[in-house]
Amino acid sequence: MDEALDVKNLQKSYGENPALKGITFSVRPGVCFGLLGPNGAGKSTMMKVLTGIVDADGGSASILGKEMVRDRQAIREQVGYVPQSITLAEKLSAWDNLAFFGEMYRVKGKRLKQRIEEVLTQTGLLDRARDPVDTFSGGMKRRINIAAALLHRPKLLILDEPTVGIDPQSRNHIFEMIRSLKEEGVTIIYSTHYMEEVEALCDEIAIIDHGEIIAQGDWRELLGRHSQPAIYVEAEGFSDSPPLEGEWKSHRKGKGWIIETDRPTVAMQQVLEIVARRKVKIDALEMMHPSLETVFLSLTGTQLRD
Ligand SMILES: Nc1ncnc2c1ncn2[C@@H]1O[C@H](COP(=O)(O)OP(=O)(O)OP(=O)(O)O)[C@@H](O)[C@H]1O
Repeated sequence: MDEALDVKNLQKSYGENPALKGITFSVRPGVCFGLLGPNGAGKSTMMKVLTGIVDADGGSASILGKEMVRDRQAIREQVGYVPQSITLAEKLSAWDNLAFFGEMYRVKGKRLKQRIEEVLTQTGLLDRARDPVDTFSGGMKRRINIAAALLHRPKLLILDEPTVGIDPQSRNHIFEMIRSLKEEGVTIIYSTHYMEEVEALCDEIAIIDHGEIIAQGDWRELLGRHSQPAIYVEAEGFSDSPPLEGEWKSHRKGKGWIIETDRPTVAMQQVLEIVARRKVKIDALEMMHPSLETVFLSLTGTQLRD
């Protein structure tokens, strides 16, 4: 089968501000594809363009073999989209909200009833079906939003930062749902700024920053290719400048510094000597294991998040 998603040179600006600067990537059917990037990178804009909520200024995309603009209605029938903001009628029950979304997706009658029961079971909220949504936690509301996007059995599910601001129980539930949808063969596009989520869920990723894709592929390969070993140090008296200077490359992280090095033990030893000489307190000194955070740091010189 062709790619589930094939995006070519996609561009979108808001006035003078370019949000997507010619994005190209493709996604194979049946994978969970992570779109990883910091706030403002362009992830939501990308998803809105793919789902037809905003129009692109240039470029093209083929979604499940159909052309993004020309075949919009056919695409809508096969794609589920979970936006970042929760869009539910608070006074209505979970069931009634889903019935409303079902109509939108043209699921009707007996089939709608059956699908509502199924998606409520999938999201673990069947026992709350008749409760008004305003009695739900943020995480439960988010699960209903995901349930709504599944009513028409999409082949491609697009989720925009679905775990932001929700409780750990709902987060785990969402993870389990995504894993079982993937097992059923649904292709998933998952945007996040949490690298741990990408590592837990995704097969392949694209790292997006300032409207551009700066790396893509299997994330384990990216770790091998771009991750620079580093140490983290936090000590008194180093708020303005890093403990090691000169040949050492350092970046601020929280209250401390990340020092990139191929010789972590040598760097640690030197830090300890400096700290001992200055007689200051050391709060943290540790090796940083290769992660997508260090990949991002090595590619952009900045951190994914503080
Ligand atoms: N409706 C809009 N009008 C003007 N500028 C916008 C609009 N939506 C997004 N932008 C700008 O486009 C850029 C990309 O934003 P976008 O929301 O796509 O990023 P993101 O990676 O999804 O980040 P976040 O997680 O914060 O939503 C940002 O500079 C943002 O300020």
